[in-house]
Amino acid sequence: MRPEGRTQAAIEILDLVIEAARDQGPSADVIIADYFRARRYAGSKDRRAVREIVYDCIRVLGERPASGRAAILGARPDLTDHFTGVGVAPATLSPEDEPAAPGLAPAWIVERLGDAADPSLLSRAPIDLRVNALKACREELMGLGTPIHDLPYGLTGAPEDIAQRAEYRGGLVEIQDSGSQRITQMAAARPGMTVIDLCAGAGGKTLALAADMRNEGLLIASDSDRRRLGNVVPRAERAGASIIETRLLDPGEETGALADLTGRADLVLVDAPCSGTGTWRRNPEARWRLTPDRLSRLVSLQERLLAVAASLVRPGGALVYAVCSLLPEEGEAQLRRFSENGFLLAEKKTLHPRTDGCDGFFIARFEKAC
Ligand SMILES: C[S@@+](CC[C@H](N)C(=O)[O-])C[C@H]1O[C@@H](n2cnc3c(N)ncnc32)[C@H](O)[C@@H]1O
Repeated sequence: MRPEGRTQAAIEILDLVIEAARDQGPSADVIIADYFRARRYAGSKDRRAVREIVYDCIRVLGERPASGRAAILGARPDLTDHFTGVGVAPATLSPEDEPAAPGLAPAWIVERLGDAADPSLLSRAPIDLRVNALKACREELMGLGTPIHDLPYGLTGAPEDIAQRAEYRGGLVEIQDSGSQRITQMAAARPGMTVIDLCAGAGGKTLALAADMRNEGLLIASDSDRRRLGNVVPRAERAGASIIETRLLDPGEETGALADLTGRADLVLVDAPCSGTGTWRRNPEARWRLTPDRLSRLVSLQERLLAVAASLVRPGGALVYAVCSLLPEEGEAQLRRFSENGFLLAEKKTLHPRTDGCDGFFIARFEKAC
């Protein structure tokens, strides 16, 4: 592809990303993959170059831009020369072409983030690994990354092709941000426990819990998303985790599906659905998706899931709540509401890319009186 053709491809992809962000459609990664699947003539260098332009624009522009052209003009003015209208090049500039304004995020989100709003939220994230203690020890795998000093199974700076390596395919390591590893570290699951991972998704943290439990006890992975939960079984097989039982939940009917476990769990992890403001390093277009209305629906859902989780914990047991968000309404405010619930706050932590080198998280551990 000629450089002008690459710029036009980036404009077309950005148009799709902008539309998907407005309508809760697919992620930028999925859109880029689909775009090139339909254009096999584009070589790997073209794909890489176009992807870079697209992500440059997404990272630089805080507010959702009006169009792909506006995005390029605002974030990559060095490409304006390509707007010649010749062949595959973008159409020539017109008086209607208004460049999008650079910024960190939509103004209402920046305001709510307060001190947490800074450019590190959009920095490039390293690939972190969690060594699977069911199959390996960290010392054997030092070649894959640098040890993270206070995470006994953590490595950072893994190679880009890690998913193709034998160690990954054989389940010796999982790709997992070090912040996520700190959530299960705070959960402190132990062999023999009954543990519920209420919002297990595709099982990233479930697998870490199984390793901490040394495959002894009962570990329930539940979620309301059938597709995500469907990944847990094959992943568990690869990781050698044999104590996991999956349960698909009906939104609003969670308690019924878990009725046999009421008041019985030693530990319940609520890795709650959230705005994802802590994960912009990996999903920068997520900040174009969030609206005040969506945020308030998420806050209500988190509150409800916390109540479901509370009913499952046995006296003396623990509940760990985590969100990959730095917005106070999903963190401290939830904690204040929940503290009225007969649980005692044992520990809380805010992680920020600026200070902790991981995604942004809020994590709290509660303990139920005996
Ligand atoms: C932050 S993600 C969990 C990520 C997962 N724990 C991991 O480590 O990969 C939040 C999850 O909550 C799930 N969820 C949303 N509503 C739910 C509900 N009513 N009950 C259970 N899970 C729900 C979503 O499907 C999503 O998988």
